[in-house]
Amino acid sequence: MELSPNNSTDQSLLDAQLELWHTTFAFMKSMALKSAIHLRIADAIHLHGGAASLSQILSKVHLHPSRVSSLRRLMRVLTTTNVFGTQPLGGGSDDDSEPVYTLTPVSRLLIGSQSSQLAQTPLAAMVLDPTIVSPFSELGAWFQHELPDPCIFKHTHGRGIWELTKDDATFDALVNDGLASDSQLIVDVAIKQSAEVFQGISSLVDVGGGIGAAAQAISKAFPHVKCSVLDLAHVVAKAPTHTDVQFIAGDMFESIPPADAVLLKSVLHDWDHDDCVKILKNCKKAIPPREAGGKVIIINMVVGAGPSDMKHKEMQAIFDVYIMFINGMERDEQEWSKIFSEAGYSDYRIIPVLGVRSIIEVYP
Ligand SMILES: C[S@@+](CC[C@H](N)C(=O)[O-])C[C@H]1O[C@@H](n2cnc3c(N)ncnc32)[C@H](O)[C@@H]1O
Repeated sequence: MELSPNNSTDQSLLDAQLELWHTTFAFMKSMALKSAIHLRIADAIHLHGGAASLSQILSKVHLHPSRVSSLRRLMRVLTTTNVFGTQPLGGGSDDDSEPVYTLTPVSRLLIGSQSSQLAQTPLAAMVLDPTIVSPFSELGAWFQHELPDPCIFKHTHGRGIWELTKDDATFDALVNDGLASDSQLIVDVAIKQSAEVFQGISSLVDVGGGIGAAAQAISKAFPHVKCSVLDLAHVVAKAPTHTDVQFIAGDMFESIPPADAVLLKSVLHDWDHDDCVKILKNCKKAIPPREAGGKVIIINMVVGAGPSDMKHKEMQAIFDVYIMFINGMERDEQEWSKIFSEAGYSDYRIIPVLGVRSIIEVYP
């Protein structure tokens, strides 16, 4: 016999607690994902043709013998969060039937690593690294107090993020690879969804372009476009050498090499209003007038643009608070528009074809 609370106040209390628990324990979803990446469970299932029982997964992942029985519990979280699926087993009682785990569109993004065009494991590994996660414990205090440094990341680690990437090679690789994996996926979609953005230009400089994943994708799709990357010297030092893309060490706050178009992907949301204006003023000096094809191509969120379902809205809101850790922000159209006009641009066009993100073409 099923017992349930017999008064609606009790039921509402339980519902409220459940809702609260969902948010309180949401970090366990992230930690389960982090474990799955660490154990390379997606690869193990992939090696079994996309569907594998627990014992087949166990034959491919390295587990301490005492932890074997816990893997099923981890898989239960990963299936309820849609990272993996399960195949119903025909016959046998529930107790003795072994579930078969399958890849979902989500876990297909976890197969392989840098070698795979779509692999998103490096970005997840970056976001879930303690260096990035730990500053958020200070978020409440940051709202209340004048901290010695207004940047939560700097407050926690004693250095800004780009100073830390300079000093810590492991963290630098984590950031470079993480962002490169995102660039590979999103720039590929941008090229397919909005090829006209890259047509009609003969040169492009990717400012803050990291190790060049976006520039390489553009150069491959549009071989007539001469692509270069401007980034800090310690990042450029790690860039690939056998590529058509030219890497230039420099500081975007000082000067930007000339090109028909400047790409800024996941860069401006790292900076406050005034810094964005400074960067865009330098971009304007680097490009020809609008009539000659000059433009800045931004890939970032435009809060409120794109699909308006709850998942997209929630992700934009979460990302805006996430990027607070380095004093960055996600912006709505009005906020972007103010930056563009202060930096001396005449017009812009938002192309909301990248899910939670958009392409913005900005014209001098
Ligand atoms: C969030 S990452 C984006 C990387 C790349 N655009 C992507 O999305 O894959 C920001 C990049 O800006 C670079 N950066 C930071 N300060 C810079 C500066 N003053 N001049 C040039 N690049 C800078 C960082 O080294 C880093 O590669």
